[in-house]
Amino acid sequence: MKPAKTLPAIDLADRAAALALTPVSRETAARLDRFVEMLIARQAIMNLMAPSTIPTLWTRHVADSLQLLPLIGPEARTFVDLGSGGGFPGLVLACALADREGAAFHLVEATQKKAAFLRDVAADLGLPVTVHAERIEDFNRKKPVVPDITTARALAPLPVLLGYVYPLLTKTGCALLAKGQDVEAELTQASRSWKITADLVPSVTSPDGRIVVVRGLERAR
Ligand SMILES: C[S@@+](CC[C@H](N)C(=O)[O-])C[C@H]1O[C@@H](n2cnc3c(N)ncnc32)[C@H](O)[C@@H]1O
Repeated sequence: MKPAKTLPAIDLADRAAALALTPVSRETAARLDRFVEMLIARQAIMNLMAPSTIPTLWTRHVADSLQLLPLIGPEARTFVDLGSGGGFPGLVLACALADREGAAFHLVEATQKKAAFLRDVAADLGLPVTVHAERIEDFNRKKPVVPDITTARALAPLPVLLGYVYPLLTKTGCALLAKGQDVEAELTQASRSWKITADLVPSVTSPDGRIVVVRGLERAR
């Protein structure tokens, strides 16, 4: 058997910085601590995030996911996270909104080992999470739920991403898409195929980052 890798330690100052950026309840912080503990343990045997980001994973990944919370209305109950990977932002949001009555999170992740990890965390923490271990294209064909909120982070360029989001968007729902510095160029390219109604919200964790809040989407003629 291959020996487990030695991983860099979590920086407690980074955790404090993340929770200062995006304050959460004590219960949520405890759930996030356990999620991070499981993430680090599993990272020793599989790649759930870029190894260079581990020491700052609280600001880099957890806070980056938590910053979506203020964009989620109090009535939202059904969530779909596309390409969840190690659980960003889907599992983080599930940790934060676990106590919301009727909340249901659907995480779509094609890589079976990552999906197994997401299931393990959800079971350990008793989160209202269903993991769909399949491709987004197959999930969308079946469309087992109608989400109030669809999320995606680091998944695909906007022209592709909007194709994933389109079948899930309703008149009252929206999509929260975390994007980096290329967002303007991606929007220009996407607008050739899509009529997009969206707001751009600056990221609190990255100076070049934006959250694209998509409220309406039609295919351009
Ligand atoms: C770069 S990772 C990002 C993971 C996570 N959202 C994050 O921000 O850390 C993209 C993830 O999406 C998954 N993925 C990519 N294309 C997919 C598809 N068509 N259907 C389902 N999962 C997909 C990959 O397996 C991978 O775990």
